[in-house]
Amino acid sequence: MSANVSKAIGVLVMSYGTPESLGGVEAYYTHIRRGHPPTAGQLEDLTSRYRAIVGGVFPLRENTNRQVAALQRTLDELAGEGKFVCYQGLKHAAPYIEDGVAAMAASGITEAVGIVLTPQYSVMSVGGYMKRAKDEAAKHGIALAAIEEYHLHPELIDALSKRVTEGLERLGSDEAMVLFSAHSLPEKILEMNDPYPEQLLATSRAVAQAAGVERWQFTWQSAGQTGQPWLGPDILETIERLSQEGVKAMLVSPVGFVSDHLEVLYDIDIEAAKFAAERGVKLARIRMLNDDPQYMRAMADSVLAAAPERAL
Ligand SMILES: CC1=C(CCC(=O)O)c2cc3nc(cc4[nH]c(cc5[nH]c(cc1n2)c(C)c5CCC(=O)O)c(CCC(=O)O)c4C)C(CCC(=O)O)=C3C
Ligand SMILES: [Fe+2]
Repeated sequence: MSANVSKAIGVLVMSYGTPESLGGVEAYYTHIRRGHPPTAGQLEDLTSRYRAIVGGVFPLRENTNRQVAALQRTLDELAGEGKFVCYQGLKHAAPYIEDGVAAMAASGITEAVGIVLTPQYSVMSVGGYMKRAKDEAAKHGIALAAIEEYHLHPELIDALSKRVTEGLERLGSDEAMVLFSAHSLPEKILEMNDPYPEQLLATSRAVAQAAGVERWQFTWQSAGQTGQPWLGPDILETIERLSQEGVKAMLVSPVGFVSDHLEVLYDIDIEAAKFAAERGVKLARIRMLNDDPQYMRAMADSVLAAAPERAL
């Protein structure tokens, strides 16, 4: 690698990861389950959900690649070319978080910033990504600054609020209920005073206010089946209850996710949409951020704020 790169600040952009192919679902699922292979039934269930959303490339892989490339361009524009170099690091697929850090080290990078492609902090989500990144960085003598959250960044809120406004126009109902949603987590995070639920509510409140929305609720989605209780109410329960109260139109606004992927394209667009249709409810979803320029500016700005002085 060139000497230029070694003077640059590394940006480790972390995301959940997705399989490479349908044949790779088992290895991916085994990694999520910390090395325990899924049963045949669990594997078939997950594979069939991916089959329903995948047309060739797995959408999350494409979207993460685009986001990393777009963040690189945005940092080049804001800070000048060559100041920051982005690397990808995934939680459950290659290139793993450790691979991204090792690639930085191989380029001679000694200072880095870590950011995750989700705006709110939980010890079980962002905390887990950052622990792995920091452990690996320490092995290579890289100083890594962690961006723990950016859930109230004005560019993020503005980008989401425009999507809510556009989604409501598409629904064409004056009485629509906006359902902000995010991935559920095991209830035990509450005992740890985890900021995740509060940060999700804060994002939702800010977006509702910016979009001038009064009718909104927050609900969880995509809970796992682990035997232990997960945070609720689940989105299907929420749709059921609201439909009984006479709500006929709902706009799902997933604010804990930033990409089109399984939890959006299957859990909302297929599962929740069918559930709503069966109850005579018109359901729409906001467009996801993906590589939206305002989202990129929110992240680039967070990177600049966390970067060492010499970068600025
Ligand atoms: C908080 C959170 C986020 C948001 C923050 C972030 O983005 O990090 C998130 C995102 C995602 N979760 C994803 C996929 C999966 N998550 C699973 C399982 C789990 N998720 C959990 C939490 C989260 N997950 C947890 C606590 C589990 C239980 C197992 C464990 O303790 O780890 C399972 C197993 C089967 C199932 O339960 O369905 C799958 C397939 C994909 C990729 C989709 C694609 O490939 O398109 C994405 C973006
Ligand atoms: Fe997940």
